[in-house]
Amino acid sequence: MASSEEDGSAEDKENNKKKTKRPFVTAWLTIYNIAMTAGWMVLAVAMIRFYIQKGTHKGLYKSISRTLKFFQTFALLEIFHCAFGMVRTSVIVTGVQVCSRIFMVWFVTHSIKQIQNEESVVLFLVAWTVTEITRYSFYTFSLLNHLPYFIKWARYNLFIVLYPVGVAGELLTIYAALPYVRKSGMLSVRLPNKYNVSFDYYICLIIVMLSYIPLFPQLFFHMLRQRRKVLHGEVMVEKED
Ligand SMILES: CCCCCCCCCCCCC/C=C/C(=O)SCCNC(=O)CCNC(=O)[C@H](O)C(C)(C)COP(=O)(O)OP(=O)(O)OC[C@H]1O[C@@H](n2cnc3c(N)ncnc32)[C@H](O)[C@@H]1OP(=O)(O)O
Repeated sequence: MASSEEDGSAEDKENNKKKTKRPFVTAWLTIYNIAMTAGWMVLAVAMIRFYIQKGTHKGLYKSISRTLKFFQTFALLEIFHCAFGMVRTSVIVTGVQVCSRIFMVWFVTHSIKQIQNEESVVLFLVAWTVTEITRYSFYTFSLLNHLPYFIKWARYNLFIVLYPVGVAGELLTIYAALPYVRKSGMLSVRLPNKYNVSFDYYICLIIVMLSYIPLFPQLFFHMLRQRRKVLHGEVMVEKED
């Protein structure tokens, strides 16, 4: 059984390992997170300005879609960040999170134009934007070792509301798209064909909606665990003092 000093040194080693990233990794992640914070802030300002000028959400998605597609697609890099050990995050959790966003942006709102003005699109856009500004600024300030408490608080508390709101917006948007997909048969392959393969995008959307049932709780409880680790861990240190 190791002594408390050895335990202490092992704990110190773990903390040091956690804190010390390779310099070029820190530099890249800092640049990446600053760029993503700025991108989502540009999106937030554009949405606010659109609504102030037009007084309606009709046309909002079209006005910000290029910025949204760029920065949400750029987030695919985060799967590589995990896979190459640049950050301490589960590849699976990040993969599900990023893929769900990419699916919504490219295979729902970009592909099915009829639903772009649904109120549910605004619901998930607002949830995503507030979340990502908070998340990327949290990572930025963490890397710079100057993390304001309100950003840490926001990072590990806002998701409790924003996750359900965003998921509701996504599911309502997919549900609104179903009639258009069924009528048009878009992105589907019917039999008979030379490959003898069929694909029904309408069924695919229903399967994706059902997949939220097992997958969303995994993400939400992951965030609750991160919240307990980061906030509860801080409280534990204060009690010991
Ligand atoms: C083919 C079809 C696919 C369809 C799939 C459908 C599935 C549908 C089910 C899922 C539905 C989800 C829908 C999503 C909706 C929304 O997002 S609504 C808006 C609200 N959302 C959120 O609040 C979630 C935001 N996302 C995240 O927080 C992350 O993506 C996460 C992966 C879910 C959790 O992040 P994670 O990194 O695991 O936690 P943290 O505590 O923040 O970080 C852990 C450590 O990793 C470090 N780190 C991570 N990234 C970076 C980075 N870019 N730069 C620097 N550091 C990073 C972080 O600092 C932590 O480090 P340590 O302190 O050392 O632990």
